[in-house]
Amino acid sequence: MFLCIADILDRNDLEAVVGRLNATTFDDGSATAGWHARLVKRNLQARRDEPSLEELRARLAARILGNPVFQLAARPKALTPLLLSRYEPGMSYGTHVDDALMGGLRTDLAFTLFLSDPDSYAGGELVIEAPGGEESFKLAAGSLLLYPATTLHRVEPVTAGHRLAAVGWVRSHIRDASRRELLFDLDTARRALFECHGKTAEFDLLSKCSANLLRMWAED
Ligand SMILES: O=C(O)CCC(=O)C(=O)O
Ligand SMILES: [Fe+2]
Repeated sequence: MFLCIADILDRNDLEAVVGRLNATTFDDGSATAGWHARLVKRNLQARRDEPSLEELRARLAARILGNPVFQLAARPKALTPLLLSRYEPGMSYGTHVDDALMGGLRTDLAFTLFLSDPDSYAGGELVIEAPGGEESFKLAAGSLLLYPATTLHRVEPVTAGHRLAAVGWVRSHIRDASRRELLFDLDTARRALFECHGKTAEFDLLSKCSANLLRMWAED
């Protein structure tokens, strides 16, 4: 399941984040890719050990983890530290699969939080290979794309302007993507039922199913 989640950041957040990143020094991003992804990774990244970016990363992680749709879709146990990336004209990230383990954390899901206005740069689409064909995403600034880390994907060359993004990975309590989707659908339907009819007997039964499936499948 690919999920676009709008408005992870509001205007204030976005201005502060982009302002801070525009004043940041970026290094060659290939150092943080696995050995094969490194061959096709041509972008820039903010230094991971830069103390002045700690607060920014914490703010972004708090906004992502604080989003109720992200919580329901990802069931996050932990996030990797966020990568803050910048693509200038000519930069791209060719087809790759993300490492399965990062710093000891299993990466079940990946996400890109788009930070640049899509009209301010050309190219830079995140393209994901799916059984039905390729899907291409270029979301509004402040919106996030959540997708299975199991996929082959790439970032198309940026041909004008620059593309800023925050990228990260999720270790989920629910390892299996189809189980995560089932729980997401059940919870979404249960909440919609509650909105229309309140806490009915049917709502209670769906809540019981949802809680007990989670008990059956959740990993620590
Ligand atoms: O910038 C993006 O949208 C995705 C980057 C990516 O695939 C990665 O860092 O592994
Ligand atoms: Fe990737």
